[in-house]
Amino acid sequence: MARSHDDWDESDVRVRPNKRGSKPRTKKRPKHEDAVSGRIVTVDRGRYTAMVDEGASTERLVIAARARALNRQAVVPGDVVGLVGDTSGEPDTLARLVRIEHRRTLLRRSADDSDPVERVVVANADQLVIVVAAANPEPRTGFIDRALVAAYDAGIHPILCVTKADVKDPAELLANYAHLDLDVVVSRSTHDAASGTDARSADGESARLDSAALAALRKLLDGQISAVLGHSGVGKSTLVNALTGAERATGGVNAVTGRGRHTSSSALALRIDDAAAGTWIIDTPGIRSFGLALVDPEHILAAFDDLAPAAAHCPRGCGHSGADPGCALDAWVADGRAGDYGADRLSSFRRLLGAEEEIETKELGSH
Ligand SMILES: Nc1nc2c(ncn2[C@@H]2O[C@H](COP(=O)(O)OP(=O)(O)OP(=O)(O)O)[C@@H](O)[C@H]2O)c(=O)[nH]1
Ligand SMILES: [Zn+2]
Repeated sequence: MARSHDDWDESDVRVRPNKRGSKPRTKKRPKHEDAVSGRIVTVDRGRYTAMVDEGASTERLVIAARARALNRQAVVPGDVVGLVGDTSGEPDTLARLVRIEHRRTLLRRSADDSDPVERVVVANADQLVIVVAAANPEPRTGFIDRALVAAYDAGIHPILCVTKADVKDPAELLANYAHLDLDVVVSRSTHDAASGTDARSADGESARLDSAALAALRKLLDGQISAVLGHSGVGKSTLVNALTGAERATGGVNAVTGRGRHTSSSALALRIDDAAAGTWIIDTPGIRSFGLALVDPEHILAAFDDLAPAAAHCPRGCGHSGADPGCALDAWVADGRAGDYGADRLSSFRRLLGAEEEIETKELGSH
């Protein structure tokens, strides 16, 4: 479980309907029992766009304003919310967003110079797709490690997607991640007319992506809510557009929001063409780094199920780093209890633990 789940849920408690559907014991029924449930797809200037009745014939987008009772609580793409008032989704109607349902996971971005507040950016993601290019721009292991830490800490399954394998073989990069629990997809462009899929970047540049790689990624995304993260120029929008057919920033009308050019830097939830209901890609133009200040080593360790049991033998409050006296992980691995790759797994784990101190400039091949 992520450390942060409950931070945003206190005010939910009063208004959340009884989960099991049984009658409330007291007369104090939750407010807004009649609220309609929706999934937030985007947030723009105080207007919240939610999809209601996803997958049903009554599926519609409803635009809502936030009820005052929510105070300043952030509402972000991926959130499941309760809506009251006019939820018809007809033009020029405005519903009222009255509650945020419990969040299974939360991704936040760090504070930075232009914005001193750490902000929630995506709720309820099952997966985090970390997109890096094999080259041009050079991949940064520090960035990947930090993203992995953020994912493991939040209880979100990471997927490493390496693009531009046609430019450079990513084997050296991937060796760093061989002993971690993550899925890897390698994407490339191709000149082969038969095995490629045409896609455009946000700037309208064309690329022909290898269809087999796209299919592999698509398979991993099916039925899941996946946040997608990547630095500028790595080919993220080309990939997302190939999967969603979206014309996010090409001046066309967006397939999901029904509006023109999506100008806000808020995250945007998009659907994959013909995917099962419940499949969402949440693009995150706003995230460049994560807040790792409060990462709990136990959450990271939990992602290493072969190492995690050793913690029972650690001293109280052990930080599990190489510098923690009496950390039981070393002996656990030395005794072969974490399998043949135990030592590699332990060093990967400890590298991630140190990721928060790492400066994001370590480029592959330059160390
Ligand atoms: N060689 C090669 N080029 C690619 C590949 N994927 C994308 N590109 C190109 O890389 C450039 C950047 O791609 P974008 O999709 O705009 O990258 P982005 O990560 O969305 O970048 P921003 O839009 O700045 O956030 C474009 O010219 C693409 O056509 C690939 O697999 N191989
Ligand atoms: Zn320990």
